[in-house]
Amino acid sequence: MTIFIDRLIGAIQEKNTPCIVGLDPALDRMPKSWLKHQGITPKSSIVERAEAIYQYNLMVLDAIADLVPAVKPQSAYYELFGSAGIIALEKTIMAARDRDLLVILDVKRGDIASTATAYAQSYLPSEPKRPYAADAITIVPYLGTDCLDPFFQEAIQWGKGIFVCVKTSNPGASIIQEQKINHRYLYEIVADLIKSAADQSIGESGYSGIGAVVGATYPEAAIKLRQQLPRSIFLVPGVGAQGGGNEGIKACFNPDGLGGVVSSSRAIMYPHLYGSEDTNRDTIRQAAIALIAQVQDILTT
Ligand SMILES: O=c1ccn([C@@H]2O[C@H](COP(=O)(O)O)[C@@H](O)[C@H]2O)c(=O)[nH]1
Repeated sequence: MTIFIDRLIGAIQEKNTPCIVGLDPALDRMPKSWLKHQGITPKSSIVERAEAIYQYNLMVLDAIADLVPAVKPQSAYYELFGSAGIIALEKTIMAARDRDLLVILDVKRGDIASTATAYAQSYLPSEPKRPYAADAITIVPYLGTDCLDPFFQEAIQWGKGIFVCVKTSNPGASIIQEQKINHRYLYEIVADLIKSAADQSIGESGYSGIGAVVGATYPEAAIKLRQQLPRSIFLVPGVGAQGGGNEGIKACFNPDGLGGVVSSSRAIMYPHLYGSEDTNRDTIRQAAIALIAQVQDILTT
């Protein structure tokens, strides 16, 4: 069995980019013309809306599948539609897999040990073909070590990945994550909790799938965390719509040009909201190509 981190690093090298595309399908961001074409009106049922978000994802997947190593569906956009949304998420995960894309499911789970194990088994099951099965998930760390360990154990046992929210991209994160305890930031203390599991699960690629979410919006934090967790893979959100800059992206990577995956959702999925005249398969592809070129430039200069 090739474990998640080695498949991810392999796919990054094969596609020659660490950029990934977030799948955050929101009907109110989709072009009106596209919704009309799908027959979506204010009277459409939940099932019809959920099917529309899946169809939109297919357009995005077809535009970007040969360009990037992975996609990151954000669970909230699917949960919004109840069971129909979960079916849309399952179908999206299967469609991504059919296109040889790795799937990082952004669900930000966290709970006491027994429940954490159940969450891990739900999203990272041993059977690779289960519809809801992702290759990696995001988790929140604030229930402490007995919350983190079951996720780590399940992920290591089945060759999956975990991204712990260490320094998130949002502006309000600082009020918690930059609290100082004994002269250290809370995010550094959270990173300590990851290190041992990361060090024990380094794959043939030299990296560990026990990783961290580190926003591109906080370059100074990223520099510290890169040093603290040199072998962990970082999931780097905050580019594109959130305005994270080149410095923040670069800081998440090692000198070997590896160590992170840079994720962008809205700026890729909805180019008409970010300066493009239209949103369609071609403009989505162009948006992904522009991000790939930007990141390539950052990592090679
Ligand atoms: O620190 C974090 C962790 C997760 N996210 C998620 O990533 C995407 C970002 O969307 P953009 O459109 O690229 O801004 C979204 O699903 C967030 O929930 C994050 O932004 N920051």
